[in-house]
Amino acid sequence: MSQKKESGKKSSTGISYLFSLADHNKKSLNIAIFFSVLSGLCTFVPYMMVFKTILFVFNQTGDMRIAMNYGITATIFIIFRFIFQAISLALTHIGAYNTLYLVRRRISEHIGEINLGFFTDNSSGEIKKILVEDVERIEVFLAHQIPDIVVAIVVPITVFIYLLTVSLPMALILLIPITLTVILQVIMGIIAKPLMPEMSRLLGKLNSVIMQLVNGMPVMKTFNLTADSYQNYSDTIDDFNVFWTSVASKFAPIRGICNVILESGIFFTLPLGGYLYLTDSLDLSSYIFFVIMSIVFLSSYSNLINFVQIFSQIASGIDRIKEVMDIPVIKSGNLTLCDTGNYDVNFNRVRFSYGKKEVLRDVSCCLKKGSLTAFVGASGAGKTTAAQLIPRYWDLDSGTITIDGIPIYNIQNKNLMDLVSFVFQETFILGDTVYHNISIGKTSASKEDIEAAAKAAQIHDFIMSLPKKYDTDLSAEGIKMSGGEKQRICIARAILKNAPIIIFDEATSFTDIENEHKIQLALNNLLVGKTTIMIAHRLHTIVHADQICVFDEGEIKEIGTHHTLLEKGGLYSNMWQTYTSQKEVRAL
Ligand SMILES: Nc1ncnc2c1ncn2[C@@H]1O[C@H](COP(=O)(O)OP(=O)(O)OP(=O)(O)O)[C@@H](O)[C@H]1O
Repeated sequence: MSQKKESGKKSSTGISYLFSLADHNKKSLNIAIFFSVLSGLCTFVPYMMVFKTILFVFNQTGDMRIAMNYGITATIFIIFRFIFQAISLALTHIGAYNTLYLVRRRISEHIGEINLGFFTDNSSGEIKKILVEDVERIEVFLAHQIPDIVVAIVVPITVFIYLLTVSLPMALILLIPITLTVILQVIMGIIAKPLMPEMSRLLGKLNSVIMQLVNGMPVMKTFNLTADSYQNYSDTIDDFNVFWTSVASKFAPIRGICNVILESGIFFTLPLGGYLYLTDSLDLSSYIFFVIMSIVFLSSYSNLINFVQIFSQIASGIDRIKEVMDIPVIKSGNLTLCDTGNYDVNFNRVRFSYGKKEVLRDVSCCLKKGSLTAFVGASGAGKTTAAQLIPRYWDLDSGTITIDGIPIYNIQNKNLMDLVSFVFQETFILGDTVYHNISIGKTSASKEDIEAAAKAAQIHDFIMSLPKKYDTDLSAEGIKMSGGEKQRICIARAILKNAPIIIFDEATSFTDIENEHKIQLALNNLLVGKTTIMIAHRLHTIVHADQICVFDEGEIKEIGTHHTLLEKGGLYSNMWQTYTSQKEVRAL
């Protein structure tokens, strides 16, 4: 995540941060942990009854009722174990889903308050990974793994304490395999720690390239390319493969040794128990009991080990969530511009860099209320960036941008968003009805207002041809829209929003005559009386602009009307000549 962050604030990380996010759900999670402890204790009791039964058999007291009582006690505790487990699971699921909801809501609210540039700086694959996968892992962890972890801790500890009361040396010898595996786990932890960031980087990249591959499939097919030919995709898969192979080769031997140690409990209890038995320091029943319990004890302990890996995975996911939550929100101003404002937009010596790369230098221009300003220039000259600075996609390095004489930083964020409409080149269509797609522009709009906006955007006839007209779900099977139709839906949104400042990023595609004519009509309806910036790629569309700002390498090199700039014979005039000669060639 490449946003500038506030430094110095040290706060909790990993699981403790997760619990701080869980907020009031901590209570149900804590109660769930309590029931897990009870369930773990109940797991142990049947083993105790087994021991007592062995003693009974060896002592041969002959009263079968005693053995029966042991059996009944074991059964009751097994039943209670499941009851407590069920209560615990129910509570962890309630706590987990509420936490999930809370975390997703908090992330969404937070990213709604940071610079909009966050979404252009970070690929949708990375953001999706955080919002979907990392958050989803919290559910698995809180709902399923916490109860399992608690049981995995409680059972070996209780069993061990009980074993201490039966035979001190026999219990203590079980600490040898435990100590060996702890040492091996610490070694694995040390090896794993530096690998975790790389693992999440590769996973994020993998998500991102898979999304690109899926989105770009139609284009790839037209070029007869396969997934193998998409170099970035195959490189990322290879990197991932190499990474996991190297991780596996590091961990497999250690993990193997751990498993062998944990499976060989009797290797320790058998000889020592035999010796103690032969020297009359241990009775036969206790000896047999220890041989059985060494297997139970070490296998319940091995469950605990499995959670070490899960812990580090969840912790790195939570750290990524924290990274997003730590991105500072943009400071909102407190002024609100009234509806009847002037809405002149002024750029005054604006400088802006992406990291160290300076892309705008001393940009100054004045956009009068109700006028149309075209931003033209070579690709990468800084046109889009300059326009995006108005609704605070990013904050300026220096200089000011004012609306009606008020610096944008002094205007309330919400008000600023209300003042500006962006019609992007890349259209965004929600998987929802036409009504909802247009009403993004103004959620309180009536159906009549929505239809009026669609009519003004020249898209009403198309909508009426859809199976359910305005109620058609645009993501439904069989609904196909052209690029021009999608763009006119976006224009309808902007018409409905009726913001006084419009930024229109002209699409270079969808250039058929009919569509271009319809878009022009739609724009005539959208732009009337508005302060407009048109980022233009096809110069014939802006010859009537009130002013044209010619961008070159991050600076505005020329400002004027089409005619004055042609007369000047400078940069714009050259661009125009190149453009018209290309058009003539295309027309041939
Ligand atoms: N999010 C970003 N992070 C880093 N650099 C960026 C980002 N967006 C744009 N740039 C760089 O900033 C420079 C200006 O880009 P910008 O998109 O503003 O140019 P443009 O004139 O609008 O180009 P085009 O006509 O191709 O859309 C380019 O060099 C571009 O690579």
